[in-house]
Amino acid sequence: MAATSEKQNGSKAPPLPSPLRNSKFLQSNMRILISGGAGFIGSHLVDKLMENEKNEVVVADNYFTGSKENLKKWIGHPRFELIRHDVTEPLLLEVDRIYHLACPASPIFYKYNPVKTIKTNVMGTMNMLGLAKRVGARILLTSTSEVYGDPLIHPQPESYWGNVNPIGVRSCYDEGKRVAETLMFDYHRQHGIEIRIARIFNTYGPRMNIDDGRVVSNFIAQALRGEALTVQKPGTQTRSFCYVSDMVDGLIRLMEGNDTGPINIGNPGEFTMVELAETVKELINPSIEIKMVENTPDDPRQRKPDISKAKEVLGWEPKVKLREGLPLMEEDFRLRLNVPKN
Ligand SMILES: NC(=O)c1ccc[n+]([C@@H]2O[C@H](COP(=O)([O-])OP(=O)(O)OC[C@H]3O[C@@H](n4cnc5c(N)ncnc54)[C@H](O)[C@@H]3O)[C@@H](O)[C@H]2O)c1
Ligand SMILES: O=C(O)[C@H]1O[C@H](OP(=O)(O)OP(=O)(O)OC[C@H]2O[C@@H](n3ccc(=O)[nH]c3=O)[C@H](O)[C@@H]2O)[C@H](O)[C@@H](O)[C@@H]1O
Repeated sequence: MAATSEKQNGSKAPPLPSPLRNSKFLQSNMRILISGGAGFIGSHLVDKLMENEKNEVVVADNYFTGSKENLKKWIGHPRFELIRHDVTEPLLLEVDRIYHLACPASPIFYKYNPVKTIKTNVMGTMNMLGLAKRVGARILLTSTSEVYGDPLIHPQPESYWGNVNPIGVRSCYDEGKRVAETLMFDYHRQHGIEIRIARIFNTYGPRMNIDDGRVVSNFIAQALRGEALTVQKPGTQTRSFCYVSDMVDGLIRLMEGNDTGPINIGNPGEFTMVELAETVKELINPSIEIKMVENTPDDPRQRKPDISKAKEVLGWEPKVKLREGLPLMEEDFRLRLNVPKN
């Protein structure tokens, strides 16, 4: 057609569109950025979002606690892109959705360089919000149950304002996330940005760093290496553990729903650390010891999400029980530690 009109009126026809225009990878109708997508939760979120052929996924990560290994099956895929990027620096991209996960999550890593942790939470969140504002993207922040600090209300509903030490060794993380939540709401009220806030409670599953320092990964690695399980004193402190596939499902529902949050996403099944150690011992290695070791300051004494809001607003509740999730994680740790099952 273009060639014919060129012949008829002598003018030059516009260039033909690229022949790739109609190929599958240019038909995506949702470009999604995941900051921190090379980490534990982020890489599972990538897997889930990539299942939808209409999604194009971009990961930005500085690999502080994450790794390319977690994303290796997607590297080279036409709908996937991986960028080495530190969120404390601005990022220019065109996207429709931003899942903002970038932040070290294990206490040993976030305490390792606390100034960097708070910069990641404050400057990183501002940069992601700036990006959302420039391109009109919807942004979801993965906040934490640590915004409730050492909670005086149990279980914790979203309306609870928390009991947080502003100057303690955990503050770079928990106060950092509180400021990140504040920034989200200020950008929402002042600039009309579409925001979503998830308050995530302890999540576990395959691909956690083996020497991550968090309790479930520590206990499973110790049980497989035949080392004593290190329960930090007093051992009566509680946590509620959510399997990662449930978490990813909750995050996507929150992003695609209509409520800004904050919404607690977690599994309300509550265990003391001694109970967790006993369960790991029973399921993985009944011959190992459990030993009590010193704890670190400001360790929350109890934690359990009230998930009424997630049930009502997102129609979400976790499906995987701790006793079902632990063996799935054990399988992954056995492969990576090269400890076959007898
Ligand atoms: N796993 C949990 O139990 C849990 C609980 C509450 C909240 N969260 C939140 O969920 C998110 C993901 O946690 P996770 O368990 O997957 O942790 P993770 O440490 O495995 O993943 C964090 C990712 O962020 C990246 N990152 C860190 N700082 C960065 C920076 N400045 N720039 C770019 N990338 C950076 C890391 O390299 C890593 O890939 C975090 O925001 C965390 O605070 C997790
Ligand atoms: O879910 C959350 O909101 C937060 O939970 C965790 O923080 P924490 O609960 O302190 O996680 P762990 O380091 O796994 O500790 C859990 C409990 O296990 C205990 N623990 C830890 C490690 C260990 O070897 N033994 C042990 O008894 C700790 O004292 C603590 O009481 C995450 O690491 C944070 O990223 C997250 O934001």
